[in-house]
Amino acid sequence: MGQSESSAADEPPAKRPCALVVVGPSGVGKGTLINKLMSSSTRFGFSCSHTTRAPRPGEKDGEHYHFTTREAFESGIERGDFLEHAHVHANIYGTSVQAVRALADDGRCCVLDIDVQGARQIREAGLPAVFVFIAPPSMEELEARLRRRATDSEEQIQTRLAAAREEMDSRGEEGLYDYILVNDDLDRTFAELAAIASRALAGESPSPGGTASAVFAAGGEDPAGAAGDEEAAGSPAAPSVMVLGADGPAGERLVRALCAARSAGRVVAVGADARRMERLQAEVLRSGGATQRFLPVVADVTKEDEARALPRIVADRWEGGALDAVVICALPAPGDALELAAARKEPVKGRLAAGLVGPSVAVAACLADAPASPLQVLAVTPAEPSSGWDGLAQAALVHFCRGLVLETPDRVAGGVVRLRDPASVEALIPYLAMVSTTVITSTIGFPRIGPNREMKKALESFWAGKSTQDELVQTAEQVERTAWQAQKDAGIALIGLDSTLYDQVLDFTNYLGLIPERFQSVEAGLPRYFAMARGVPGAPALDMQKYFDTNYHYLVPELTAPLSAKADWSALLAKVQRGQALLGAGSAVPILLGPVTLVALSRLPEGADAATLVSQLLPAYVELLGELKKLGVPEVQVMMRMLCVWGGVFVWVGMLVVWGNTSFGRGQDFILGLAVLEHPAMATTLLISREIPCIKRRGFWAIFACTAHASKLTTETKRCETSMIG
Ligand SMILES: Nc1ncnc2c1ncn2[C@@H]1O[C@H](COP(=O)(O)OP(=O)(O)OP(=O)(O)O)[C@@H](O)[C@H]1O
Ligand SMILES: Nc1nc2c(ncn2[C@@H]2O[C@H](COP(=O)(O)O)[C@@H](O)[C@H]2O)c(=O)[nH]1
Repeated sequence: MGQSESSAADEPPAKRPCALVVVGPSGVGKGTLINKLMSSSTRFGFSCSHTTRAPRPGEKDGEHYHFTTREAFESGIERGDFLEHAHVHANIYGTSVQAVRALADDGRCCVLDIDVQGARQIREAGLPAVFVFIAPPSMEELEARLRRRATDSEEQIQTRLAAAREEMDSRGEEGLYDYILVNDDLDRTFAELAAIASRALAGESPSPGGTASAVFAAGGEDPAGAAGDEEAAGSPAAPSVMVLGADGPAGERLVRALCAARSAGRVVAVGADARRMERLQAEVLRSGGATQRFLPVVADVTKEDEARALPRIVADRWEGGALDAVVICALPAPGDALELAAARKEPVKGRLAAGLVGPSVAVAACLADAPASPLQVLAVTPAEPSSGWDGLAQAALVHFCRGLVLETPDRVAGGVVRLRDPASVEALIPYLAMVSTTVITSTIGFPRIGPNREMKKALESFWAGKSTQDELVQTAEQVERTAWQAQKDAGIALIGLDSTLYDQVLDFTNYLGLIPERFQSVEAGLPRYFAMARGVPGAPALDMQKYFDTNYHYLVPELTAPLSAKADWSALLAKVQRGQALLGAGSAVPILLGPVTLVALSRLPEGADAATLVSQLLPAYVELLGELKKLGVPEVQVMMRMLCVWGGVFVWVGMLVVWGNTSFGRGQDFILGLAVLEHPAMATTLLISREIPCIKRRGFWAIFACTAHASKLTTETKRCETSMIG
């Protein structure tokens, strides 16, 4: 895609070349890339650094490094011989003024292979230079490269890996790097570096924007898993949108508005016109737009290979970052026609291709790249149908979009949006923010008895006095681990922490301290828990009742009015921590029995008001959510039985779950609840229905949960999740 390094390298430069500063963790491939660059043209000259480290086999003094002693190095620093120097991996490295000056005097582009600290110093020194950070595709691959290189001891490898994480973090440093490249494929990365180097050679001061396929501006996000600035990177659940035709009037506006909108996610802007794309990127940067979530790509999607490369370019920037929506703004607006005709030798073919062929290939590539993900495809066309070839392309685009949706209804949604003028494209922003096509696998439950009914056997043995409390707890935690691990191994992203010793309603009765008087003299902990479940002399067990319309029976809480509850969530929080330890904090999702459901399932005292009882439970739930937030849970599943608006704490959001032709109007067949606590970002809608055709067929129950984030509830529904439980 648009490589121009060879021509730039062969022609005499008009201006003095800038230096090229190459930074990146040890082992990422800087040296390998720089060697290739050196062999590509004699106009590049390597700045031979000084170092106190010992030469590796094959390294030559004065070629790879000036190998020197610590004393000599330190005297050189005192004399001011060094443009920059740094302590790296327990040695001193530095770039001498002399090395850079000699190459500059020679009219060559001076290439520096230095660490992050050195790069900062060179920036501060104001040396005209282009700064490129080379990132590995993953930290595992970085380690593998260091090992394969076989030049460092185990201790040195560990030192280099420890430093690598810090160096990776430097990618987010404002104003440090002009480009970030991911060196996954050596040839492609070299082509990208060469394209950048040709600019440095031509003395072009770094302007944001790329010329080649995966060249993108600084601010890259996390190919190796380092944490980025969350706000700048957009909420992970916010949809990723690719705008085709970002170099046209509507596309430009849409990209600018998406980058400015806090509700939007990642924005991939694709356009063929490099100048307009550079201008667009400069505008986004100037306006403080979230560069962490912005990826400009100069590509001509009418060229099949460039269109097909798009998903890979996105994946290079954001590992696993599937697109949620593609907006095609490629169709020329009336004002563009002249420009387009002037720019293309074959305007008719060109217009059709720009309007239709390119986007369709690009969309097909995005669909093929992420076969499991749905995609919203919106085509933006002028409101007034054009005449001639533009009109034809427009009509074809409409048919293309319709066809796409009809042919792949389970993958593609969307349609054609007719705009009166390019400015009105901004009206799409709230819609795009709501695109909830990122299906994240999640579970809300798992058989709790154990693969071989271990829990049943352990309980019976404990009750019969044949095993101890510790043995029972050990078995329960083993069953719990097996269930969670099975879900983890199945690749589930969000795993509901569904486990209990006996009954989850009884668990919440206990967490909340809703202990009926007749059990209060029983020893707290498991003795009291099982006394409530099975009864003890003088204190009959709680009643058992069907859990909604399942075959499961729960123990009915007995409430008093007013509630004399004193919550103790420590057992639940310990379970969450066990889940986090096994699954990772980002995957472990606590499941709560909501206060409304709990009251609805309980036996209430005569004449008690359920609403009052719920409001008395709320402080304990608010406290719990605060604790869960501190633990960093990604979300909370709350089992709610009904819609509720309560004391300003719960907010009704409005939610519809539709499955085929199944209506909700089945009385007791469904439970629909959606409630949101104001401060934690959480909402859950549950629909349980035996009427859903696929459930009937499989004999499963299904629960469809739609999760929203409280902070932006009015406009956004973040994610749709479909989970099945057996
Ligand atoms: N894209 C790539 N894929 C696989 N291996 C690569 C790739 N690029 C470089 N390598 C290999 O990785 C190893 C490390 O590369 P190199 O020595 O160039 O890293 P470096 O960044 O210069 O390290 P240092 O900073 O320690 O000098 C080498 O064995 C090289 O051949
Ligand atoms: N600040 C500087 N860092 C330098 C310089 N020369 C090399 N380096 C960096 O050191 C590490 C380790 O290099 P190695 O050759 O021992 O593997 C690597 O990140 C280099 O980029 C320099 O002059 N200044």
